[in-house]
Amino acid sequence: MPKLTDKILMIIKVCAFIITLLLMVFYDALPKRQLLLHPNPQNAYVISVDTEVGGQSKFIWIDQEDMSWDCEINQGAPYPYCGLSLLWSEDLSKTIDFSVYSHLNLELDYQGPTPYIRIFVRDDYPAIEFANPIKKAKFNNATVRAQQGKQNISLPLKDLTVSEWWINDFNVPLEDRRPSVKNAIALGIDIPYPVSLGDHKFKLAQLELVGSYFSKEFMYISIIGFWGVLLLSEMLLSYLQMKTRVREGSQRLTELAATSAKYKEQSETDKLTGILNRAGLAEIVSHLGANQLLQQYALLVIDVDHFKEVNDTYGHAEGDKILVAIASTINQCTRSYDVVARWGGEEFVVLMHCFKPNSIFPFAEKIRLKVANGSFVTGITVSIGATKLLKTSIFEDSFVLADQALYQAKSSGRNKVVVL
Ligand SMILES: Nc1nc2c(ncn2[C@@H]2O[C@H](COP(=O)(O)OP(=O)(O)OP(=O)(O)O)[C@@H](O)[C@H]2O)c(=O)[nH]1
Repeated sequence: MPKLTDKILMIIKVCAFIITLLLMVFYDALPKRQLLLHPNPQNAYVISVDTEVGGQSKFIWIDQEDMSWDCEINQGAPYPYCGLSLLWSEDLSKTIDFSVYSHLNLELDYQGPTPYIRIFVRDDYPAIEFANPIKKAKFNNATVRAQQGKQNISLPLKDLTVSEWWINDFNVPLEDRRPSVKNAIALGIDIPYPVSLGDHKFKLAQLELVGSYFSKEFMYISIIGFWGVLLLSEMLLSYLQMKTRVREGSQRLTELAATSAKYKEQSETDKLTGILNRAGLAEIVSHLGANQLLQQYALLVIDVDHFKEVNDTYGHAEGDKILVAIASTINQCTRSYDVVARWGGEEFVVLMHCFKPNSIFPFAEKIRLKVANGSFVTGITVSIGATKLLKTSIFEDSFVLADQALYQAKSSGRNKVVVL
């Protein structure tokens, strides 16, 4: 069952994939940024004609309301010129940032001899000291092919270049010679060099700036960036999830191992006395047998004498306490490498670590005496049957032998040790 975070991530990925696909396929159909420059009643105009420099050309309004004019270019000035510029405000206080647009679209009606028309954008250039702010503004220009009659012109703004004459006239430093249209104060239309003499009739129906809200490059970089971040987050998330799972898993394993060790210990421990029970002893015997170590031990079977009478006299609960005390007494007599277990009822077993058979009797006697002289209720004694475990003998056979020794100890008066 997927987690909530995985589901959310999957939904985000599907949505992001659909948006990516739609953006890439329908980028051109996205709404465009548009600015209508003409018609606009707030616009002002500046006429430039070569009579300023002694030429013979003429600018005639055909219909100013309708934005139609006639440039009659005549021989006279060394470089005859005639053109019209649109300003967004009379005092040039208003500038327009053309750089956020990609194209300049014109609806133009032209009649005349020139094959090309020049379009220029004057960008405010405060660095130059010059009285006329339009004349000193940076001259970004491009020529477009002119047809006779009505035409729609779409000029990519990246095609604009800065005129040589402007650079030379104002001695513009190298770093300022690149086109810039961030603070456009005017847009003009005239005839490029070499000028065709004669009548040039213009009618400007519409002029607008268009562009996308964001460029294709920006879109691709954003998409790549977004997917990069998304995939990295996903990797980070799965790494963290994996880490949590591994931590939970190892925690669970530790718990299971602790529980299992606890159950194993419980299953091998005698509840009453806290020493090994028969299963615990069997485990150790099997381990020692598997490692050929049993022959390093002697087997002692210890049985409490007349324990039935003890129970009958003092009660079962008191009998229990005595069994616990006897187990503790046996433990005190043994060393760390001996094994003490309760075989069942009032019977105990000791695996005594010994190499010399003649050390068995004194060890068993020590236990017998300690019980007999112990601070129990008077008269508690034990009988002990013992035998040395041999390389050739199996444990069960040795147990039978030790049991026979115990029987002899009991039948010869109890509170005795017999080693066979
Ligand atoms: N209190 C108590 N008594 C137990 C426990 N296990 C066994 N017994 C008693 O130990 C007694 C053993 O009695 P018997 O087998 O007749 O042996 P005995 O009376 O010790 O006599 P001998 O072994 O012949 O000396 C029985 O009365 C059992 O009920 C125990 O866990 N607690």
